[in-house]
Amino acid sequence: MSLAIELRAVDKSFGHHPVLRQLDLQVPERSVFAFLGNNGHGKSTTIRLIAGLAHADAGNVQVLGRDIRREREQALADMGCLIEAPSAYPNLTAHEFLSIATRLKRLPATEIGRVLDVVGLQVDRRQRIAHFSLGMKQRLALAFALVGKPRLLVLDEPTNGLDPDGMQDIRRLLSTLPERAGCTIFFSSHLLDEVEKTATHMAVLRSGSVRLQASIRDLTRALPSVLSLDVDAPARAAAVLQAGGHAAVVDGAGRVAIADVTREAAGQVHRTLLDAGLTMFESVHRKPSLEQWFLDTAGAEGDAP
Ligand SMILES: Nc1ncnc2c1ncn2[C@@H]1O[C@H](COP(=O)(O)OP(=O)(O)OP(=O)(O)O)[C@@H](O)[C@H]1O
Repeated sequence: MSLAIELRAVDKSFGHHPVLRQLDLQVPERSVFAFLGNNGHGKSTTIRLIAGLAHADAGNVQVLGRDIRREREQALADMGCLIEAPSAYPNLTAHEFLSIATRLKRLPATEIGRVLDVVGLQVDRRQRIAHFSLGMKQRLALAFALVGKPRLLVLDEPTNGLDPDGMQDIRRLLSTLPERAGCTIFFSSHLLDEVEKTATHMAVLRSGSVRLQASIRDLTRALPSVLSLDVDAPARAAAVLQAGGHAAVVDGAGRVAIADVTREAAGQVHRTLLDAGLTMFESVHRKPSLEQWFLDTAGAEGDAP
């Protein structure tokens, strides 16, 4: 697996205040990688190190196979960044604004049309930015970062300040960018729910270190499933199942819940209940959302995203 970003044992302090400690991060190429953490835990600092805007005190930061300290110019040539809140000149049209980027990068004007297409702003290209919604401004900022076909896009909280529609819009766009624009997306967020809907991979940052790093698919697969049963006599049903060796409990909703049940075991549970003469109204085999799982486990430590 080739990596778009790799951080190894990175330390960063401000004065006597350590912010990042032995931070390790591996971002696969062509992933939509969410960097998750509560405010103040070091997301922006990490992003600034990746963009070469600050340097680590110790450890190694590689971006697109290059040491960001020694080969910053070359790494940045293949990277688009959206780090501060986007500021576009309100009196310009989208097309005029993007022409700043194409001129700076000495690219033909056809590049403007390409990035407008990618972010879905083609029909609004002659509108003044002052008339854009926040979501449209954010899409325009993404278009600006996409000029020149970067292999990596680094975004600090790209949905911050957007309304739910704007958020959904940007999430949808981000999740399709690896395919449509051929790049890796690395974005920070403090919303686990957002990550589940958008990303292919995630890392959880807590107190300056990465606490968990995985593909969303692996994480979702590994989530413990629960069989939830609606029966006429929950307490008796739980007792019958416990006698049969199942870890059944009556949950807060008056349903019988059994953790970590395979498909085969679920069949056995149903038979046991019917054989005991109980009536079953509903049986649901479900996994918690990533957010729920995090709140139930890591979140119990008090600082879940
Ligand atoms: N230039 C700086 N000088 C001093 N302290 C800083 C500097 N930049 C960040 N910090 C401190 O480092 C810690 C981490 O900040 P950082 O901005 O990386 O967090 P974050 O996870 O991005 O949170 P937020 O979303 O609130 O910005 C904070 O305590 C912050 O005050």
